[in-house]
Amino acid sequence: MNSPTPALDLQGISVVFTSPDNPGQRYVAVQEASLSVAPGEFVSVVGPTGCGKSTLLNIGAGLLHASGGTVKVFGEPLQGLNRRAGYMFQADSLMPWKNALDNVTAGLVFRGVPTDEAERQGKAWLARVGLAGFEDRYPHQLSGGMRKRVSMAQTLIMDPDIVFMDEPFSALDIQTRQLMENELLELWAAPGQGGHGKAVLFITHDLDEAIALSDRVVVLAAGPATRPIGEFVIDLPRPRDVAEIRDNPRFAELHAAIWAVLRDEVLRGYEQQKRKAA
Ligand SMILES: Nc1ncnc2c1ncn2[C@@H]1O[C@H](COP(=O)(O)OP(=O)(O)OP(=O)(O)O)[C@@H](O)[C@H]1O
Repeated sequence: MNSPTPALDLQGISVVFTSPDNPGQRYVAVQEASLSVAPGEFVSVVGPTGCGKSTLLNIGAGLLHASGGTVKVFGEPLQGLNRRAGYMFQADSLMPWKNALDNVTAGLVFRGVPTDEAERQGKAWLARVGLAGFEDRYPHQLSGGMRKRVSMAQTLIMDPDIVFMDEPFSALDIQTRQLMENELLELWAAPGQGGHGKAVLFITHDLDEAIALSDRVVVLAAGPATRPIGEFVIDLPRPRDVAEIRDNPRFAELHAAIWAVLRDEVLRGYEQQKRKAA
């Protein structure tokens, strides 16, 4: 059987940054990196700090142009912004002057959906993320976890085929974080609720989080010139509870196998950061 056309296909990607103060100074952040995500697949990318995780995500999102290589989205070369994708970043993307409902519906309204239809969908999405009754609250009146729920609704209401997530939960306390991770998995798996069939590219520093959530974990080398150096299929059963799945003996095996590759890169990355700082 032929494998389906990938939702996202990065082939031979290289990214070279030039210093704005000194155009002769070049930094090869990514070199010959290939990575693809199938429709409906949940892929996490882990790697040492500063290795180029966000850079690769920005390439896939069309926010950054690669110096070399090709980017295809459902088989089509990517031009400009990736319009099949939604985003969730570490920092809140909420507009402080809009209440929760208006934040959630902003994308639909911008797309031209009539206000009452946008509000109907927005209320349904707020209820789906556990925030029924909070429609009128402004971001500063919500906890960190609630703001993340609003962000999640804001992203998924647009029904993207690909979701890019760059450490979306790293600022949360551990309990809230696990709740949010479980909610994300539920939404991702739920047919007809905006989650079914979505490809996810998830970036994290946290190997436990990557294993608990993903179908596949990709390890990037320490920079400069990062590229994937390991790929692991996470054959843990679904549905998963991210806290309970850690007790599965297979979780420990996968963790050990991935850490064996990641550990040296983390040490290398750490040494480079120290040299940069010296
Ligand atoms: N616009 C830019 N100009 C110059 N260098 C950049 C630029 N953006 C990123 N870099 C460099 O490219 C490398 C990769 O950065 P990137 O943010 O992708 O890493 P990361 O793995 O996501 O980092 P972290 O784990 O800290 O979030 C870093 O060394 C960074 O300093």
